[in-house]
This record gives sequence, structure tokens and C-alpha cells, in this order.
Amino acid sequence: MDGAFDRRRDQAPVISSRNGNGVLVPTAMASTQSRLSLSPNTEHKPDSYEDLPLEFDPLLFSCLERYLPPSVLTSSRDSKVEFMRDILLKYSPEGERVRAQKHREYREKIIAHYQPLHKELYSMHATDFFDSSFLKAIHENTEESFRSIMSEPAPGIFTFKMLRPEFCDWLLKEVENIDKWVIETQCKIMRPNTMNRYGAVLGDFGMDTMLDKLMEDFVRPISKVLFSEVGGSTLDSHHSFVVQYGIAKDVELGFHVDDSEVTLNVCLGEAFSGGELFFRGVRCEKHVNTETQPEEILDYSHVPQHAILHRGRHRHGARATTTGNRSNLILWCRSSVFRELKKYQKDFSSWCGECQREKKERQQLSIAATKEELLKKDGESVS
Ligand SMILES: O=C(O)CCC(=O)C(=O)O
Ligand SMILES: [Fe+2]
Repeated sequence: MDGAFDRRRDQAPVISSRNGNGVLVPTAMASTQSRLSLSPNTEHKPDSYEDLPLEFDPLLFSCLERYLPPSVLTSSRDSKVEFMRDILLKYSPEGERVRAQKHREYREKIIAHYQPLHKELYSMHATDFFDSSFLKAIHENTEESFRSIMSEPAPGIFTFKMLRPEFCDWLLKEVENIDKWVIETQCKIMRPNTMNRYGAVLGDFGMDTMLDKLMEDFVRPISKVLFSEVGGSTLDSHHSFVVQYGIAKDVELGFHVDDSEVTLNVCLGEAFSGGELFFRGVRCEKHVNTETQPEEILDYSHVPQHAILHRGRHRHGARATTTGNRSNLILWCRSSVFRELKKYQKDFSSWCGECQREKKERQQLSIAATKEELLKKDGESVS
């Protein structure tokens, strides 16, 4: 059954049309005057912008700073802010500002009325949340320490034990409490994305402080090492949610790519069968519908408390949860710097499987042509 199922999916992947949540999604090319450098100046120590009244996250300015062209990089902090604001504003037209304002009001309304069940979930308590092996690896903060707790069943897909069962239980109960509150108040809430109708966007319920920490202090250090070519070290925003599957809910999830650079997906439980993730290789936008190579096929069965970490552009879907209920915590982590830089690039062979294949093919053709040329020359000199 797998082969037929997989091939059908591979021929007709569905690109996720999910939109970001409060993320600066580029809508226009930046003008040449305010162009960023393609590669960061890693020696440069960025300024802090925390004390300025800015319309964008001060951290975004600090992250962008390393990409300033050399002439601007050495200018005053005010000039740098002006330059970066100019770029950022291009991506925040009036409509986007109104949408962001509406979303802020929506969140404020929920947070003013929703009573959290487990208050401990709303700030970071690492020792209560994470498995000790995961904490140790994060504390050591080396590629070796991360790899020592991980399996890599296919290139670029990492799995590891991450959460304590108590945390999973609290979060499951919190989502249950959210569901109850939604029914009681008849409040219309936004669901995680266009493909998942069950679950909740955790930031909308006030969990962003904890989730920001989760991304910054736990996902980003790992991504910096394992996913540096897709902006792993500059992850600066996230869309985080719990998805729920079961007979009475959504059962499966179609083939898609995430609106993220790096996705963390952790199984919270409970008892279930089915629900395997199927992966079919990493693709850039241009190649999202191209064929899967046999070595790109991977099926993964979720294990409660265990995480799977992958590039957002790694094509995947979830098979039917056939019995019981499955809930997963998902963080779509994004890098505004990476998204900005991507606009100026055409070759993504450092991470897109198809760009890589095409590049190899070009190299092989050129080697063959050179060989032929040499043989011809050899033949000529012999005769
Ligand atoms: O069901 C899962 O575990 C995967 C969900 C997923 O891929 C997504 O929400 O982007
Ligand atoms: Fe996904």
C-alpha cells in the first residue's frame, strides 16, 4: 500500500498556502539603494536597539545589522536604523499593518478573558519541561552534544527525546481547557493553519513569552549548527500551535511544505495508532513539485515526548491517525534575514535536493565534454 500511496503523493504535492502570523513576509523587492549584503559580516558586533521606540522588533534590527553593506555598517546607529527601517517598511504596507493591528486586538481580547489552567506553562521552566539528556546537550552547546542525543534517519531529519511527560500532560490539559472555554464562550478562534481545524495557536492564548524562549534558547542553538544554510542561526519569529488528530477530529494531513525555515514537531501523546509522518525530500519553491528520489523517502512514527526537527521546505505529510487521539506541539520557526536574502538568489543547491541534482548533472556534463575534448586532441596529436 505504501508504494502506491507514496507515488501518488509524490506526483502531486500540495504547496501549503498557509500564511504567516505576524511575520514580515517580503512583498516587494528592496530598491538597489537599500540593498543588504548577501553574506553576513560575522566579525561585526551588532548594536542594541532595545531602547528605541521602533515599529519592528529591536532584535530584528540587531539581526539585520550584520548584513548591512560595508559603508552603512560603519555609520552611526541612527543612520543604520534609518537604512534598515527603509527596507523593513517596504514589507509592511498599509494592509499588512491593519491586519497586524486586528490580530493584536484579537489576542488582547482572548488574553483578557481566558483563564490559564497551568500557569507554569506561560514562562520557561526548563528543568520542569525538558528531559535531562536534552538539557545536557543544550548546556554543552556543541554539534557533538546535539548529535549524541539524536538520530538522523534521513539527511536533515533529526529525532530525539525532548519533553518530560509532565509537560506533555500539562499542555494537553491546557489545550483541553482552551477547547472548553471556546465552547462555553462561543468565541471564534483562529485554528493553527488552513489545513488543521483542531488545536490552538498558543501565542494567541498568552504563551509567547515561553515559546520565544523555547525558540531562542533551545531551537536556535541546534538550528545554528544543523540548519545554518536556511537561516538556522537567525531564527527570529515563530508560529506555534498544537494540532490534534482523531476519528472525531482531523484524521490526516496532506502533502505540504511548512511556512518556516525550521520546524520543531513534538508528540505530546496520548495513546494512538497511525499518524506517521512521510517525508519526500527538501525543495525550493521552483522545484516543489519535482519527483522524489528513492533515498529521500522516509516514514517516521511519532513517539510521545520525542521531537522531530526538519527544514520547513522538507516536503511531508501525516498519515491517518487510525485509533485514539494524537496531539503534537509544532513550532514553525522563521528567519526574516534568510527570507530577505533568498529574494536575491537562484541557486539553492546547499539545501534543495533538485537544485543539487541539477548542479551535479551540469558538472557531469561538463566533465564529459572536457574528456571528449581531451580525447579528440590526443587523437589529433597521435595522427
Ligand atoms: O501531524 C503532524 O505531526 C505534522 C503536522 C505538520 O506537518 C504541520 O502542522 O505543519
Ligand atoms: Fe508541516
